Amino acid sequence: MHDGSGRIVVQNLSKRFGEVNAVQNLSFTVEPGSVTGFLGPNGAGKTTTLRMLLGLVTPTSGTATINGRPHSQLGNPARVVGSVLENEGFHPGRTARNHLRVYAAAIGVPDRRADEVLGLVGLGSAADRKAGGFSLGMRQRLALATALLGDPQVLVLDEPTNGLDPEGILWLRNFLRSYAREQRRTVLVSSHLLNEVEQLIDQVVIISQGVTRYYGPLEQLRKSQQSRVLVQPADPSALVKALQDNGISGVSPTPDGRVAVAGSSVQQIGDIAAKAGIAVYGMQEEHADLERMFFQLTQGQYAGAPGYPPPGYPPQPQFQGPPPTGFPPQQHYQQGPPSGPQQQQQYWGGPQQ
Ligand SMILES: Nc1ncnc2c1ncn2[C@@H]1O[C@H](COP(=O)(O)OP(=O)(O)OP(=O)(O)O)[C@@H](O)[C@H]1O
Repeated sequence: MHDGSGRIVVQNLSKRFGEVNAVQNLSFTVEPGSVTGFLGPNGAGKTTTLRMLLGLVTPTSGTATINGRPHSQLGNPARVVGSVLENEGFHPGRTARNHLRVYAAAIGVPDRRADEVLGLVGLGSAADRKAGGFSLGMRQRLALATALLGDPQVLVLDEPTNGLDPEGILWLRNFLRSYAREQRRTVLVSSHLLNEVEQLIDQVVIISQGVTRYYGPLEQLRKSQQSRVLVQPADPSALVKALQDNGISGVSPTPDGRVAVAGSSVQQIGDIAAKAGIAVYGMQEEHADLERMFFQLTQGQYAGAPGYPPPGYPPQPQFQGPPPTGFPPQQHYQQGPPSGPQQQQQYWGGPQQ
């Protein structure tokens, strides 16, 4: 039997496909009561991880459990975990209601549950329409309705905002938040775009090239953003030296002749420049946005984004620490050389071994 905790635990999980290290020694925990974002750029290993969690791919090593059990040992898994993976197929000639009734029968829930979940996802009025004529957003809702059939304790959604318009995203946000918070359920949503799920999530797991880069509360990540000051001095190298002589680290010249200073105030920099007799023509304070932080944590996976992020930003040495070991929420940074380039290819379909 499973422990009924609603907890997802991924421990030292790895998956190799031939030469490709799709997932490497990934560890994180997802607790009930909040929505956790599972973020990383294309090809980072998100779908592979979710498929291992759902028993569709066999890990090379490590474990992924729900309620303390691997998916294969959950008994009636649809009652424990509902999932929406990308490219879910529907029989185009089947109505939404009939599609759901087929699944309801398969997992042993009564027919009336089909109408209940259609109501939950706002598709009640489309119950008798054929799924083949549904828009992308409606298909997403129908997929979510299918995942909800077993009234699961845990919801796992792969890129759920794909195809949703802003109103649909708002609806999804409200739905997932109340599902997680009011009913103390576990919700894990993957995305390659932080800004698409930023409003949706409370916790975040960020991976890149199959490795955990950060996990913990999103709020903590927000707080860890540092501002930088861009200074336009008459003599950039003299200013760099003066700042360093005054114990200010995180100083770097930018290609346009300015000096980027992280972690110091405009006044501090101005005072040092004045004391050193260096004329300053302008100073500009910049605040990092979350998206830039996400890029910084995952860079290396993106090829060909010249000049971004700007040099000297954000300051490098702060992302260090022990590899993630568990929860309750604390911020965890892991820095380590990714093991090498990975091919960008996709797979979809049935179980992969
Ligand atoms: N069946 C497979 N055979 C070979 N390589 C695979 C297979 N499945 C995934 N990969 C590789 O594993 C890596 C991770 O892929 P995965 O689909 O898990 O990433 P992702 O983070 O979900 O990406 P996306 O955001 O584009 O969906 C990629 O390099 C991918 O090419």
